[in-house]
Amino acid sequence: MGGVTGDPDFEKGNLRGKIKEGEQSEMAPISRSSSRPQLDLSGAAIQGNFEERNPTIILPNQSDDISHLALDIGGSLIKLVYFSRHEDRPVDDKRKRSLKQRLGFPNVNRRSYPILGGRLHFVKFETAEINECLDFINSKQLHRGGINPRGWHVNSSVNDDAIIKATGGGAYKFADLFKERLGVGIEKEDEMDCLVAGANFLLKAIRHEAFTHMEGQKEFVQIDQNDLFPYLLVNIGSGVSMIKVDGEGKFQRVSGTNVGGGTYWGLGKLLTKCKSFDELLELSQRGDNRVIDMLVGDIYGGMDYSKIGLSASTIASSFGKAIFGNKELEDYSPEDISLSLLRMISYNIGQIAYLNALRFGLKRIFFGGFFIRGHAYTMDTISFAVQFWSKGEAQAMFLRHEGFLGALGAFMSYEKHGLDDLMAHQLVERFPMGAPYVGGKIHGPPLGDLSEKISWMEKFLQKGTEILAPVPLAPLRTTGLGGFDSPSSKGGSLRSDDATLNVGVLHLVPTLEVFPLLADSKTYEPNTIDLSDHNEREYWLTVLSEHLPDLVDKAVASEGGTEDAKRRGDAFAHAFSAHMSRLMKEPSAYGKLGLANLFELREECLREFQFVDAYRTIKQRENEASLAVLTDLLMELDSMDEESRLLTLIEGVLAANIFDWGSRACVDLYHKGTIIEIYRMSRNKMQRPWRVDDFDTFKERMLGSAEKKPPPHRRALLFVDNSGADVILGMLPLARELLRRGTEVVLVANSLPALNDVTAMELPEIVAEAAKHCDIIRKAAEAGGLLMDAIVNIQDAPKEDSSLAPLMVVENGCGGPCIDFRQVSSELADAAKGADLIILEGMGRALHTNFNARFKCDTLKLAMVKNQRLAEKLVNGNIYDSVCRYEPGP
Ligand SMILES: CC(C)(COP(=O)(O)O)[C@@H](O)C(=O)NCCC(=O)O
Ligand SMILES: [Mn+2]
Repeated sequence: MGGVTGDPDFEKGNLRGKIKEGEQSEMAPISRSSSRPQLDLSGAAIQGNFEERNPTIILPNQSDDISHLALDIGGSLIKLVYFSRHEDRPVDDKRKRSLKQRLGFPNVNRRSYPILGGRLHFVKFETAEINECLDFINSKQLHRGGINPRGWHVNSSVNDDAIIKATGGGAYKFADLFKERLGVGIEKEDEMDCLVAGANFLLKAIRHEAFTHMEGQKEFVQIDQNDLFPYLLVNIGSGVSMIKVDGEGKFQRVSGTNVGGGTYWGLGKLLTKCKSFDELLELSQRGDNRVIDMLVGDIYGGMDYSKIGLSASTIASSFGKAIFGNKELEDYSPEDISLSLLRMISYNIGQIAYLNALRFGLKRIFFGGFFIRGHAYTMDTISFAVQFWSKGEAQAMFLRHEGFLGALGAFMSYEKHGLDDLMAHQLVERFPMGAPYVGGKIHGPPLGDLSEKISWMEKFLQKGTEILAPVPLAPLRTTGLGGFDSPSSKGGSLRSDDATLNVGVLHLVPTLEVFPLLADSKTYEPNTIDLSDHNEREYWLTVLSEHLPDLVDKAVASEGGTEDAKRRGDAFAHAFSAHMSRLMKEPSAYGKLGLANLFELREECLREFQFVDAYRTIKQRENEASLAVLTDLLMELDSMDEESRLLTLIEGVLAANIFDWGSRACVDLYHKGTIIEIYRMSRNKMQRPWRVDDFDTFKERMLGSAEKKPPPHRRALLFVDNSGADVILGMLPLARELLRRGTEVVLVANSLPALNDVTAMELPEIVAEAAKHCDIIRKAAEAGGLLMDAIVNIQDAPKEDSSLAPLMVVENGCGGPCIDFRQVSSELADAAKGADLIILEGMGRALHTNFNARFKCDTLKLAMVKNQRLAEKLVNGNIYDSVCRYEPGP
């Protein structure tokens, strides 16, 4: 990343942030037990230009994709779970270490083990096509990153005694085939053990895993990890097992029934001549069970039997109507038969499950197994039965990854893979690149490197209609065409196995934590707008869709506009459109959906196609223009009295928040003037009262009254937003004011680029440049270890004037324009511990998310509303209105 000025001295000054030759050891993570994969630093070299700020380090002897694999080989499907580690992001270790010392956390390497970061992938194949599965494993060399009984091996050759864990009948049936084709043995794991281990893992490690399903509505349930056991796990396969789970590895099969999925499929096949389970399920979509089932109303002349609480529409006897008249099988439609059968079996299972929960006093019942397959109607029927028999006391719950319980359990059964660590951390579900296209006739996302991904998108374009998952209406032919409308997919509310098993990739982000200053992390909901509302979802997806052409242009230009970049740009546009298309129809396809997730998805998709920073040039240009006028602004501020200065500073933040390349209206505005002209215009329009205006209360806390001067805040966390004027002319002068009053300031910025947001990596350069124009900033930045001279010998450095409040920078752990305070970087969590003031800036962080969030300390939310609809809905106002919301801590 280049400097902001082009000034050679300045550029030189920043060489200190680099990872230099001979410093490789700094990249080494904490020492790990030998049971974990080791980072092999031998032969490490820097790739490319030594002048780059954070060049990539190549570790030639390090297996690039340490992964391992477990399988559940069932009668119809093979489910495969594998783990791949993240590519390590270069870490500015020196700055981080100095920061931690300043924040008072001497154990500098705590939680910084990048190698443990990785992803859990979920893939399925049809058992009949087992060769495809073997090819997939082979192409990804998944069997080579496995372990042998003595621990990890990451060699390129396969050991004789290498094994992979598998469960399900096929683990026995296909063991020889695996040995023959891949040279690995299969270690069989008990199916029931795996099922329970898989369910426990999911319920503990993933936030939006369990959900209820009533009358077509899916609602996620927050499970308290400490209050999970005991529960009833009902696995509906061919037969049904009911398992009372009391803890890790502690369970008992308490009941079951021989009337299960096999019964539905077997009887259904005989009665309807259907060829497949999915076909049978699909038939039920269009059926009417009243034709065959005997209802209470049939017996009571159309009346309810209210005395015992039965409505006329209750099924009195499944298939009971067939007794009457002289209809033959052919006289009934396969659709009606299928539905009657489905209801008969689902009700029966729901009832037995509830009775068993009652018998053992279990509060929670989770249903899983191949019978359910995310089929909305099946889930509704089971839920209805549980609700009916429990008189509303109990609720049926389902698991998003239920198709992978066994495979996950087998995966968990590896002893020496450090999964205990994995469990201790958060798994964050992300949107897998292949997600919208996986399913139907194309199996699994065989997507590894970039070219694979691109050709997958291109293949999709050619074969578009053969893919059964929802896809954009019009095939996108040119770069950046938007659109997310869905064509007819596989019919109504039916979501078969194909869709359900098509779940997200779970990203393990070991450094993410709950923000300690959240008033109540259990009830915290980051998103302000509810995207489960159809209209809201349609509106925001349309907005994002309309942004797409412009974004693709920027992204392609940021990569030099090459042919390769254009190809990647096209692939990005298709992938993102397809995700939007799927989410329009199925909002909870990847877990609970909020606006923050949509914006983040867009950034994730860009990164998938290796667009590192689409707004790089724009950011640099705006930084330069803003730095050029910073001195004037600071002089103007310094000529004011305290009170007008504070007001001008807050006005300045609100006015400069107009520089937002994510807002359609603002981008249109930028064609009408220069950065400085727009900034001036925006500042001149800042008349109070603002739409939300708590300035007076904030001022009182800051300045007090003539009689009483309040103490300054100890430490302020300033969540900065956009590059250029926003951070340089808005937030930095506000930070300076706090510093000058003796408050420590931590600038909190994104870990990864998102739109034109400034990142934590870019901030030290900006601060260094600002420090040239301002002594307060310079001294504070030195004290905070932001200027390199101050970092070099931090331990030996003479103690500086202790009254001088430091200015620091931390990354927030995010790669989108919003912030979810349940997942922040450990650095930020550490910094938060001493903070008593939070300033959230910008629409993404203060309005779309966290507008209603409450914190344990004083909080100031500052943003300009740059969207008319949001302004109307949220603050009953208009576009370009300002929000200054101050909430004193308890
Ligand atoms: C992406 C954003 C949240 C960024 O806003 P910021 O946080 O920079 O103030 C915002 O630009 C936005 O909501 N844009 C979409 C709406 C629109 O184009 O009007
Ligand atoms: Mn922004």
